[in-house]
Amino acid sequence: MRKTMAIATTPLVSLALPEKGAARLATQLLLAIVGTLLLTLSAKTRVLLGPVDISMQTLAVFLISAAFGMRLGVATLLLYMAEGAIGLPVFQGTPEKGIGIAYMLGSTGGYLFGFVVMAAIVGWAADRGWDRHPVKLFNAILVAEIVMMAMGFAWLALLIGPEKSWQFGVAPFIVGDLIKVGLAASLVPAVWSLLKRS
Ligand SMILES: O=C(O)CCCC[C@@H]1SC[C@@H]2NC(=O)N[C@@H]21
Repeated sequence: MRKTMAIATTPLVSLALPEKGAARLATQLLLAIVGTLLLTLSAKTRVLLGPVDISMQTLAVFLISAAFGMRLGVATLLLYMAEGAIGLPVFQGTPEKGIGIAYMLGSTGGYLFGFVVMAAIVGWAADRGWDRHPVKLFNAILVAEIVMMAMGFAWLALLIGPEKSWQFGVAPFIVGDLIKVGLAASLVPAVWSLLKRS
């Protein structure tokens, strides 16, 4: 019965969560920690370009927030930001380009804060069942990506000007990030389809 209700109204993670109490909280904490490890791994899976590199972080944020929903998705991203703020080398260019708050206010700061907003938008959509439908999920992730890129662009533009910000902070990522949007929008509904069949 619980499994049926979860499939009808809640994100993927609810299938693995105890219904209430300390066990639920402990499982959520564990998932958030695992989420930050995945985000770190995705940040280090990168192609060096310049002030901003290609990495798998956007795909990781899409998948985590679509699977976790808004509350746990945003909590995971905030934990990731807190880990970075205290100096752990969890971001793309840490520790070689700096650490902690100083790094977070550097060239990639806008994207980092954008990830939190992105998780809120994708998680919100997953909480409404959009994660079962590739087109609906694609639209939600695309909006989230555009908002995050706008934040990344705006912050970088303050540091190096709008032209260079577009040249180094947006243009090189358009195709790759669109592929990641499509990948996440296909993968999560595919998992739901498999679960419904089993
Ligand atoms: O310092 C960080 O850890 C954040 C890096 C942000 C990289 C941005 S996210 C959007 C765009 N797509 C990529 O693959 N890289 C940039």
